[in-house]
Amino acid sequence: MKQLIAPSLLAADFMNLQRDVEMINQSEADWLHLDIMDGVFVPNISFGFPILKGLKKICRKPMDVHLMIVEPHKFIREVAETGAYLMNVHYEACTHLHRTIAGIHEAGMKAGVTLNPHSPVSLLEDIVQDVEVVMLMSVNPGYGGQKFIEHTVEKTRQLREMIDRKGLNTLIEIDGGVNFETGKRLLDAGADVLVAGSFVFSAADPASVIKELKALK
Ligand SMILES: O=C(CO)[C@@H](O)[C@H](O)COP(=O)(O)O
Repeated sequence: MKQLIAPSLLAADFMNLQRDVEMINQSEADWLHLDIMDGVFVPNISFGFPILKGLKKICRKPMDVHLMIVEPHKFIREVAETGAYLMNVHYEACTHLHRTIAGIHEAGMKAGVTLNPHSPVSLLEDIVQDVEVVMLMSVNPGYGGQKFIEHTVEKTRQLREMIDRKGLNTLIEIDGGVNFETGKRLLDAGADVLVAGSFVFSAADPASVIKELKALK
């Protein structure tokens, strides 16, 4: 399968959101990645559901919503109402992860489970079969523009082995510090979806960076 590219809106120009979303619409991007933060699960606050509802009107790519919040199960309905394609929740934020995933599916969305850098892939043994996507954080969540955590390449290999061993189609998504160099190594290790924020939006020609990420493998 050709890799999917999901630019992260966190690195866009918030004073020119419509322009940047239009650039994504016209580009070869597969998904639009949207980071919701609550200042509790992560030490930062980004944007919330009113912004997502506005984006729904102009965004023509499937919306990949990454909830960096405590108790994400309380917001399944709100996320579904934004028209999101995928709702990603953190393993570390869910006491009853299996129930939360069932709720996401009942609301009509694909479900993703995300692991922080310190959480081992082995935690997923009894849940990987229930989600469409596993996302590995390759930076500590909360901020864009951070340095890629090298161990993520090994974790990607471990997760690929687990998914293949179980005969699943679960997608492996990687988020943080993605550029041409880290992206290539992640794809070689078995990643399917690359999230890229600052690398895309700080470029003079973001659409051509997306095109090159799409051509990495
Ligand atoms: O979830 C997050 C940050 O918490 C990411 O989605 C970032 O937005 C990725 O940014 P870059 O590392 O690509 O700048």
